[in-house]
Amino acid sequence: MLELSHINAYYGESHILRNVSFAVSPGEVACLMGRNGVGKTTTLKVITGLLAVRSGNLKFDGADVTKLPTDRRARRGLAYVPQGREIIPHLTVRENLQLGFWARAEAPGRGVEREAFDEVYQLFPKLTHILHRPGGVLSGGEQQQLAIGRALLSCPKLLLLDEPTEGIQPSVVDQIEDVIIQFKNSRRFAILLVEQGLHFAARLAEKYVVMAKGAVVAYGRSDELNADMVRQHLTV
Ligand SMILES: Nc1ncnc2c1ncn2[C@@H]1O[C@H](COP(=O)(O)OP(=O)(O)OP(=O)(O)O)[C@@H](O)[C@H]1O
Repeated sequence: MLELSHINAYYGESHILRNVSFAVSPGEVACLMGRNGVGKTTTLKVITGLLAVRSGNLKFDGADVTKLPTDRRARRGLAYVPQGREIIPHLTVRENLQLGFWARAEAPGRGVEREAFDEVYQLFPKLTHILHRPGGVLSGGEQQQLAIGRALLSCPKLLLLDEPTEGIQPSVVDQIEDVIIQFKNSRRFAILLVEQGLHFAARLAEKYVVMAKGAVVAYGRSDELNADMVRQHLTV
């Protein structure tokens, strides 16, 4: 589904990603981990095309997308929920969700829209009470639910989630975890999740990728995460 091979990326002359390689299979949940500033968000930006690579190769859904612009990657089924959530503040909750639906690769058949929105409302019932509120006034937890709902409406093949539980109250954290578990069980799309907490990765992900100083330092199945590696590279 997604394959990064020997990716090197820079901000100006600062060499940030160093020879990053890893893969995510269809329907798989993978967790990208590491301490602050190691390059996790930069990796997601490279995958979405927001940051160009200096060298290396990126494949998505069987095609080489290394040079494809961000909007074309989105149309192919790449959905991104960034750390700042990027809700459009002056659009209502309903309108923000609509943007996700319009980003679909194929024109959906009749009846699909209603069904797709109902699914989001079932996952995040809170949204149904605030559909006409401007996105900019929502709490962090509401914005995160909206951002995930919007991404789901785009019918992704791969969902990128950047620290979806950061700065959110515990009850909403639980709800977001439950939703990710439901996504995982449905196997409708793959998920690449950035999380610093070990608990999240161990509980939700099948695969882990640990980064340090812009490079991948450990990569494997989550049930094989070992204590030494965790102590060395992660905040527990
Ligand atoms: N726009 C930018 N211009 C220059 N340097 C940047 C920019 N964005 C990030 N960096 C630097 O790139 C490095 C990697 O940052 P990145 O945001 O990818 O880390 P991260 O692992 O996602 O960290 P965090 O967990 O804090 O979000 C850091 O040293 C950061 O200071």
